[in-house]
Amino acid sequence: MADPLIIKICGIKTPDVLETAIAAGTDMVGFLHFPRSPRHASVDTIADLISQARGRVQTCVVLVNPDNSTVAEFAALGPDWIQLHGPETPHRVEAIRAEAGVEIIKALPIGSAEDVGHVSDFHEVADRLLLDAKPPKGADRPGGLGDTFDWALLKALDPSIPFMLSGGLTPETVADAVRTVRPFGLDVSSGVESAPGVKDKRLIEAFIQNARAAV
Ligand SMILES: O=C(O)c1ccccc1N[C@@H]1O[C@H](COP(=O)(O)O)[C@@H](O)[C@H]1O
Repeated sequence: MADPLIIKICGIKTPDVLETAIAAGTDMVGFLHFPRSPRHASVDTIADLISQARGRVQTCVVLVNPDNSTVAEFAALGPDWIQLHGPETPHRVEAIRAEAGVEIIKALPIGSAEDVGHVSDFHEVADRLLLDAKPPKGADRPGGLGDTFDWALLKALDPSIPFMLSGGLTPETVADAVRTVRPFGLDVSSGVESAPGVKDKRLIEAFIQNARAAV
């Protein structure tokens, strides 16, 4: 039997959307703390959402290049994961992992063969890798833009490196992504929204259903 596909619905900022994602069968939920994002949630909101989800699904706080005090502040909330979605180096990821005492997802931007070549630098220092579309120059945030990348680039990746896939996935494209790329997990944010930052129940349900049916 194939391993179960791990699905993460990211950018949740309200209790009702959290309940929708759990009822729809997600494995993980992500809460984003990055003020420039339409999915930004405050420390207090994230604390409440983690409490609501605890013991039901895995929780992940998404941070961008956090300093030590920010890492400590969010680690103290007791998430299962911290996702680093900025330009953190392998050395910095290793330091944050040691400091936080929380498992780390490192998001890596993919836009070229050179980017694929850097993935192995992070294999040993993070607990999971998330391959995402590289944002265009001048973008105001490093993720959540709904952009996909050329999945064919991943043919050059060392096949012994497991990864989750994100970047512009939608209910329409997710089955193709699962069959073509064969990631062990998926992460989606804007593809299950009706407007930036506004999650849509039917899109969340369709995404999870279509992803699981493709395994
Ligand atoms: O969603 C954002 O605004 C965001 C801001 C800063 C860092 C990461 C962000 N989003 C993450 O990017 C991936 C892919 O998102 P999408 O499905 O292409 O919209 C996902 O992990 C988001 O949580």
